[in-house]
Amino acid sequence: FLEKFSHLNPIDTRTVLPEPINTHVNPASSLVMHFHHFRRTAQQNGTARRSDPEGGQFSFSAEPSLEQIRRLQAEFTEERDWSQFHQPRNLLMALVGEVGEVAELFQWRGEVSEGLPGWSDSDREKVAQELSDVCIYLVELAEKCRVDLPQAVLRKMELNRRKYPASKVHGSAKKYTEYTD
Ligand SMILES: Nc1ccn([C@H]2C[C@H](O)[C@@H](COP(=O)(O)OP(=O)(O)OP(=O)(O)O)O2)c(=O)n1
Repeated sequence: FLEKFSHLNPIDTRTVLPEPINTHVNPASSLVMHFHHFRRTAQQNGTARRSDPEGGQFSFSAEPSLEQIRRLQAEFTEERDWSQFHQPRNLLMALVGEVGEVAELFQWRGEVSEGLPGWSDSDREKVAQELSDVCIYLVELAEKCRVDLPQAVLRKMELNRRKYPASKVHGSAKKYTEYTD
């Protein structure tokens, strides 16, 4: 994926896509092109994984990146003149609502193991859809809060590593405030 765009300046995230998606409405939408490209790639990558959904091996597709998701959603909202509704607080409400929808899929099931063994394809697809809604709103909320989410995640993980040194907390789920030394 990176090689494909190696002629572009790797520091400028706006150049990740071959044609930048503009914030204004674009009738011959490059979004559609990228959307189908992403979907195709996801389907190809997904086939191998879906053959054993409960198996141990799993990884995400490399694309779309969070920046690409941000742009796809920006174009989706621009095309519908919905930006007027997508202020930070509204996005937060929408995000929390979608988290609730994920919770609804798990409620009354008792403990669920990794890989969701025994779940139907239709229920698995519902989980994928609701988690996607969460992701879409989270990315847009981060954008509206001017949080560069991928970099913020790296910074936060470094903080987490320092707060919970592996040597100290190995095998324990205690909160950092519970350690006495
Ligand atoms: N004002 C809106 C409405 C929808 N969406 C997008 C982002 C979410 O990915 C998805 C949410 O759509 P719905 O509110 O229809 O919620 P669901 O898809 O979860 O439908 P339902 O609530 O029927 O399960 O659509 C958006 O960006 N802005």
